[in-house]
Amino acid sequence: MNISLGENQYGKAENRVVRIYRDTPRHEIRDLTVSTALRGDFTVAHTEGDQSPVLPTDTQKQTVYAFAKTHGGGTIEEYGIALARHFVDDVAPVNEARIEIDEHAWDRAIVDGAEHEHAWTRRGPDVRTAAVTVSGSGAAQRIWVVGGIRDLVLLKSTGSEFRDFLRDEFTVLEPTTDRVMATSLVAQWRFADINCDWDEIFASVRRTIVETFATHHSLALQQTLYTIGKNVLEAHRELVEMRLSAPNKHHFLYDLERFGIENRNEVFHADDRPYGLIQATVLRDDAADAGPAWMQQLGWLT
Ligand SMILES: O=c1[nH]c(=O)c2[nH]c(=O)[nH]c2[nH]1
Repeated sequence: MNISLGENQYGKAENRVVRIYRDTPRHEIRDLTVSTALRGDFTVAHTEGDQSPVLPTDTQKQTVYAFAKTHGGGTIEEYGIALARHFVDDVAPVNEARIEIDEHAWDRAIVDGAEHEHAWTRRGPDVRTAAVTVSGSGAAQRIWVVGGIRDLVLLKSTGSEFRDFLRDEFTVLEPTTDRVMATSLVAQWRFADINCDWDEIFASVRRTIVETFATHHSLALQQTLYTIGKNVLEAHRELVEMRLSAPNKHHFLYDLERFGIENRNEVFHADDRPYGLIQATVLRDDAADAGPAWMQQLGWLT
């Protein structure tokens, strides 16, 4: 019987990086969570315990902080590309690098009606994300960028139905033509190339998601996800694929009849679990091969 090493990668997960720009009295802040993963031939490290090809995860962490000073000024997509390229181009055993970045946004504190220069309040809960994969060297080098958003909490109090579904002997769910629909959306979008206005596209995609959720009359969360993906891809030629994951945050009508009180879709019990989990990929027919674009670090084994 022969046993061999399969796919592997290693890196430093969730480096918490806060970069302050303080060259003028009005400071700026970038608050990031950065994860690195390196891929290549690290067989001997696993089979022999030979660490000679292994750039320590501690070094990866130090690089993340060093690059925060030198390359952290732009978008998370640009910072991710710079980091991933560095590992692939400058660290011999590495032939592929994956950088995942979350950006935690801050709003300026308002003091006496004016924006404060060096105090903020955390915006959210939604978080902008980027995942960059750089593979190969020289002219054959390829770069995949996936932008995204997570924890985008959405709720609509009408304009959502769920009826005419398949039934069997275990089905007790009542159909509804008017329900609360709520989710905490994770959406990621794959770029066709790396010459984009990353900030502009992020703002526009986020706006399209929110507007679609609000205005689309939904027959199911599945239909909402597909419509979001379709609208985003139709509006953004730079994008070829969108992946969406949406927990159905159930809002159950609370039984007030027991107290002789009428409940006309007014009082709900917001349940946190279990939740339906609806996931979909929406893509162009002519989308180029995704390569390792979706091969993530975090959650690889979860
Ligand atoms: O939008 C929905 N999709 C489902 O698949 C489903 N299943 C369920 O019980 N409620 C819902 N809602």
